[in-house]
Amino acid sequence: MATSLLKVCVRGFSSSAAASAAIKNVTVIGGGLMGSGVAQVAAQAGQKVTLVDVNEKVLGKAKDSIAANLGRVAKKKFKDAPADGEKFVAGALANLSTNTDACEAAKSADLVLEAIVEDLKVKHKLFSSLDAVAPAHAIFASNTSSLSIEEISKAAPKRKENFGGLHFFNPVPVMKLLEVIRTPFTSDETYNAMMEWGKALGKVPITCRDTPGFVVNRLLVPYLAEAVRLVERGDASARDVDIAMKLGAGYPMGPFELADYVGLDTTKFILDGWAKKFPDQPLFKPIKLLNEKVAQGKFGVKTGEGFYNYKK
Ligand SMILES: CCCCCCCCCCCCCC(=O)CC(=O)SCCNC(=O)CCNC(=O)[C@H](O)C(C)(C)COP(=O)(O)OP(=O)(O)OC[C@H]1O[C@@H](n2cnc3c(N)ncnc32)[C@H](O)[C@@H]1OP(=O)(O)O
Ligand SMILES: NC(=O)C1=CN([C@@H]2O[C@H](COP(=O)(O)OP(=O)(O)OC[C@H]3O[C@@H](n4cnc5c(N)ncnc54)[C@H](O)[C@@H]3O)[C@@H](O)[C@H]2O)C=CC1
Repeated sequence: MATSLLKVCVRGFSSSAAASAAIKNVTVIGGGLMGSGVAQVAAQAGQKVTLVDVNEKVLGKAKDSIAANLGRVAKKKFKDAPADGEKFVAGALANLSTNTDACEAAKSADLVLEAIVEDLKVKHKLFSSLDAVAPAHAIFASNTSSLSIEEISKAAPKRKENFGGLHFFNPVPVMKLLEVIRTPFTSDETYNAMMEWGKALGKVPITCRDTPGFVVNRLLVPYLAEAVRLVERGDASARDVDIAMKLGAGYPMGPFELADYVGLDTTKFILDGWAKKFPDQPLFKPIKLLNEKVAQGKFGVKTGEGFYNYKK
C-alpha cells in the first residue's frame, strides 16, 4: 500500500516538474504554411526543432521558405549589421532538422506541436501513435483553427494533463499573437510552460477556454462568411468588398484576399466542420464558389490561384 502510494506521488511529481521545466526540444508536425512558420520562430529563438512532414519534397519546400523568411527577418532586425544578420540566419538554420517519421522525431521532444490538416480523424491518428512513444513529460499541443482541443486530446489518453492548444497566426514570423488554450484537464504546469514558451518565441500569449474558434476565429469566421453572403446576394463584388474593408475598416487584407492567404482548402475544412457543429446557423452553409475552387485545386496563394490569380 505504502509503496503504491509512493509510486503515484513520485509519478505525479515528476510529470508536473518536467512539464514546468523549460521547453528546449520541439517537434513540429506539418511542414505547410503554419508548421514551417512555427518551426522558424522556435529555431530563431534558440530552440532545437525537428520539422516533420509526409515526404522529403514537402520538407525541402518548407526549408526553402524558412530560409527565405529568416532572410526577411534578418534584414529588418540587423538593418545596420548584415554580417550579424547572416549569423542569425545560419544559427537558426543550424537549430532546425527535418524528419519524415513523426514517432522517431517525438521520442526526444519536450513539446510536440501539431500543424497538420484540419481534420479531426487525421489529428487523432497522429496523436494516438505519438502518445505511445513520446517521453512522459512531453507536452502535446495542437495549432487547430476550429476544432476542440479536448476532442483532439482524446487520442492521447496518457497525457490529458499535458495537452493544450497553441494557436499561432499566419504569417507566423510576423503575427505577434498566440492563443493558449487549456482544456478542463490541462494542468497549471502545462499551461504555464506553454505561456512561457510563447513568450520565449517573442509572441504575446493570451488565454482562452476551449470554445469554438477561441477568440480570433470566433469573430473572424462569421465576418468572412458574411462577406461571402454579401457577394452571393449580388450586393457588391468580391474585389469591392476587399477594397472596402481595407480602405474603410483599416484591415491589411480584405476577406477574400485573407481566405486566399489562409488557403481555401483549410478554409473549407473549417467551414465544413462548423456547418456540422452548428447545423442551424445559415452563415456556415456550404459556399458553392469555395467548393468549386477547392475541387479545381485552386487553394489560393499556395497554389497560385484562388479567388485571385497570383501567377506571374
Ligand atoms: C471567403 C471565404 C470565407 C469562408 C468562411 C470560413 C472562413 C474560415 C477561415 C478562418 C481562417 C482561420 C485562420 C486562423 O486560424 C488564424 C489566422 O491566422 S487568421 C489570419 C491572420 N493574419 C492576417 O490577418 C494577416 C493580414 N495581413 C497582413 O498582416 C499583411 O498583409 C502581411 C503581413 C501578410 C503582408 O503585409 P504586406 O505589407 O501586404 O506585404 P509585405 O510583403 O510588404 O510584408 C510586410 C512586412 O512583413 C514581412 N513579412 C511578410 N511575410 C513574412 C514572413 N512570412 N516571414 C517574415 N517576414 C514576413 C515583410 O518582409 C515586410 O517587412 P518590411 O520590413 O515591412 O518590409
Ligand atoms: N492557414 C492558416 O492561416 C492557419 C492554419 N491554422 C491551422 O494549422 C493547421 C495547419 O494549417 P496549414 O499549415 O495552413 O496547412 P497546410 O496545408 O499548409 O499544411 C499542412 C501540412 O501537414 C502535412 N500533413 C498532413 N497530414 C500529416 C501527417 N499525418 N503527418 C505529417 N504531416 C502531415 C501536409 O503534408 C502539409 O504539408 C490546421 O489545423 C489549420 O487549421 C492555424 C492558424 C492559421
